[in-house]
Order: sequence, then C-alpha cells, then structure tokens
Amino acid sequence: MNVIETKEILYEYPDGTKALEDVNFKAESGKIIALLGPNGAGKSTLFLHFNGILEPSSGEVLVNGRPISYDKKELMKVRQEVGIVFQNPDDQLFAPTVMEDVAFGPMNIGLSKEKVESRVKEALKRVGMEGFEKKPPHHLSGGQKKRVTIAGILAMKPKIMVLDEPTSGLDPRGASQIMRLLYELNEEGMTIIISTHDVDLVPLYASTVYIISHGNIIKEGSPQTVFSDVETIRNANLRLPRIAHLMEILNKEDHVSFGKPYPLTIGEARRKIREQAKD
Ligand SMILES: Nc1ncnc2c1ncn2[C@@H]1O[C@H](COP(=O)(O)OP(=O)(O)OP(=O)(O)O)[C@@H](O)[C@H]1O
Repeated sequence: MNVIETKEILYEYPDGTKALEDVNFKAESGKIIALLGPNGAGKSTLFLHFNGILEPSSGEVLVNGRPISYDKKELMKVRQEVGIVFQNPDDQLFAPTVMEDVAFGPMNIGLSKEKVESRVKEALKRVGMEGFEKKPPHHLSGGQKKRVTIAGILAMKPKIMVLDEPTSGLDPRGASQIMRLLYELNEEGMTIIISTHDVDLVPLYASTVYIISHGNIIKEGSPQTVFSDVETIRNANLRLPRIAHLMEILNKEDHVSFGKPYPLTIGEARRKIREQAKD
C-alpha cells in the first residue's frame, strides 16, 4: 500500500518559479525511500506537499490513499500521520527550551500533562538528548539541534517520517547515528522518506530511490537499478557511490572487473573481491 502518493503535481511559487512539474511519487508502507537531487531540484518543495504545508498548483497528493483536504482540521490529522523534519533546524525550533519545543506538538493535540511528559522523555532518549531539557535550542550545536527537531516529530508518533537532508552538516559519527535511528524506526514499522546528497548512504539504507532534477522525477527504482544508469546520475549533477565509482575506474582503466552491476557498498564489494580471489 502507498502511504503517500503524488499524482502529476505541479507547483509554482508566487514569484512564478516552477519548482515541480508533473511529479509522480509513491512511498510504499514500511519502506525507506530516498529522494536524490542536486541543489534547487525541488526536493524540499516536494516534501512540503506531503503533509499539506504546500498545496499543489495542479495535481493531487494522497495520504493513505485519500486526497489531502486542505481545511485546517483535516490538515491537523494529516500532520499527526506525516511528520516532517525540515532541512534547517532553525526553521523548526522556536520554543525557549528543548523541553517546551518537543512538548509543543503533543500539547497541541490535547494530550494530558503526564502523557506529554512521557512522550518528551521517550523522544529525547531516542535521539540521545536526555539531560538537555532546560537548554535553549539556540545554545545547541547543529547536530544537537537536528536531534531535537527529530525528537519533536517523534513525540507526535507519526506513521510516516519525512526528513529533508537529515545528515547534512553532521560529522560522520553523527550522520551514522541518525541513519541508524531511522533504520530502527523503520524496523518498528515507520515509513521513512529522506532527501539527501549523500549518495554513499543511499544503498546502505534505502530500498527505493527517486532522482529529481529541475522539478522532474527522472529515475526511480532500487538503488541497484538507479545507480546502474550512470549517465542519468551524472547528467543530474550527482555522482555514483564511491565504491561503485572505484569499480567503474578499475573496470574501464585497469580492465579489472568484479562484474556488473557495480557493488554499491563496502560489504558488497568485499564479497565480490573475496569471491574472485577464491577462483
Ligand atoms: N519561497 C520560494 N519562492 C520562490 N522560489 C522558491 C522558493 N523556495 C524555493 N524556490 C525555488 O524552487 C526551486 C526548488 O527549490 P527547493 O528548495 O525545493 O530545492 P531543493 O532540491 O530542496 O534544493 P537544496 O538541495 O538546495 O535544498 C528552486 O529553483 C528554488 O529557487
């Protein structure tokens, strides 16, 4: 079942910029889906359609098979179902303390004080930010802010979590920790949709990949399918995962081949190299 689906959506900003054109996007329940695209391709604009922050100029957005209705009450429901973590934490964090920030969503849907407190505690624990409750968000580091924004969405217990570049600006360990958390949440049944420039992360976590360029989806499929289309990847100003790039160089320049499609992760490459060494 598709928990989110866009049908031929087109979006034009008030200044006339056409940011999306005829975008068909599907997120199947329980998957991790990655949206890849260069700067300005339309990733954030597309994501803002998933819980009705933006309304398409034409076309339709469906959540759990139902077209989004843009009246206030209905939108509240959609936003409990679909949580969006913005690219820039400063666009999301606004309360005087971490505690109040994470509590805002659960309070807004009328949960009791005890329930709100337990949700805040649980969410901050999940992202490794317990002990920061009293801190003002603007005193946190970039990585810590990102974790708090994720906690704020987790506290709403959405079934679908949409994260705009969740690892941008994080050190390698921080990026791995966030991806590990998303992986665990997905194992527990949450559908995860991320946008990223980090092509090395994609084959490790995502089962479906979409490539967006100039407001159009130009490729979709498994990481193996998408990264086999090297021309499309490069034309979209993206690159192959480093491992696949190394295999391509070995193949083309040194005539050493570990077979196609190229392995995309260290694990896959290691397996292929070991197999070949045995022969
Ligand atoms: N508020 C706005 N008003 C007018 N044009 C906008 C606005 N926000 C974005 N755009 C334009 O819409 C297009 C898509 O932008 P968007 O932010 O969705 O891209 P993106 O893929 O998320 O980029 P990045 O990777 O740099 O975050 C760009 O041409 C951008 O300049």
